[in-house]
Amino acid sequence: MDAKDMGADLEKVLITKEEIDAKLVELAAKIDAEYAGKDLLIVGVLKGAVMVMADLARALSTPVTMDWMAVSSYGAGTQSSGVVRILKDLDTDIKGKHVLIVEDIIDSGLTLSWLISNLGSREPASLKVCTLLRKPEAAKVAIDVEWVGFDIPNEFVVGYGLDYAEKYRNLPFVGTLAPHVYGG
Ligand SMILES: O=P(O)(O)OC[C@H]1O[C@H](OP(=O)(O)OP(=O)(O)O)[C@H](O)[C@@H]1O
Ligand code: HPA
Ligand SMILES: [Mg+2]
Repeated sequence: MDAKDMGADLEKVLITKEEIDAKLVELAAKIDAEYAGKDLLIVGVLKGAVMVMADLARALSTPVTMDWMAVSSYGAGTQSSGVVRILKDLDTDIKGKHVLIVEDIIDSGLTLSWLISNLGSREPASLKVCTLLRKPEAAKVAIDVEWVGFDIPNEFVVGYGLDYAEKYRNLPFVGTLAPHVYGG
């Protein structure tokens, strides 16, 4: 299937590329203000946050270093298993550093709450979170998030890094899938 030919699998576009771009510029200005004069390490959560990391980092004026962590709790399905596995740890020691976790989505919150306690135990100078998307109705744990791009309804979404069974990550917008894709 061609990337531009995924239209038949989509139900609707929820957030356009233009809306994402504008939101990231807005978030970057706030993050710049928060970390002025400080060294900032941004940590992207693979694989979903690749697009947000790449675009947010370029919208920031603050010089940053970047590191990546790969965790997975969804596998091929649309429900979090609740079991978070580290597939790749950070390359750097974050002790004493200002760390900003960058996520594509907070759904149940299970991934991030696990990540915050894992990274928090490494004694960073500060630990904050920026996420492009959040589903308030899906939260199973409360998480303190500094910067949220969009609160969205409790529907499974794809695009802009987000996958269903590893597909649709390269769509430039966020949308929902037609029921037939799930076998419905
Ligand atoms: O709030 P939660 O319910 O925990 O869901 C959010 C997490 O789930 C997705 O990752 P996934 O496990 O699908 O890995 P991926 O980024 O490689 O697709 C997403 O990128 C978040 O990291
Ligand atoms: O809605 C979603 N879509 C894709 N991946 C996800 N991981 C958590 N929630 C989602
Ligand atoms: Mg996924």
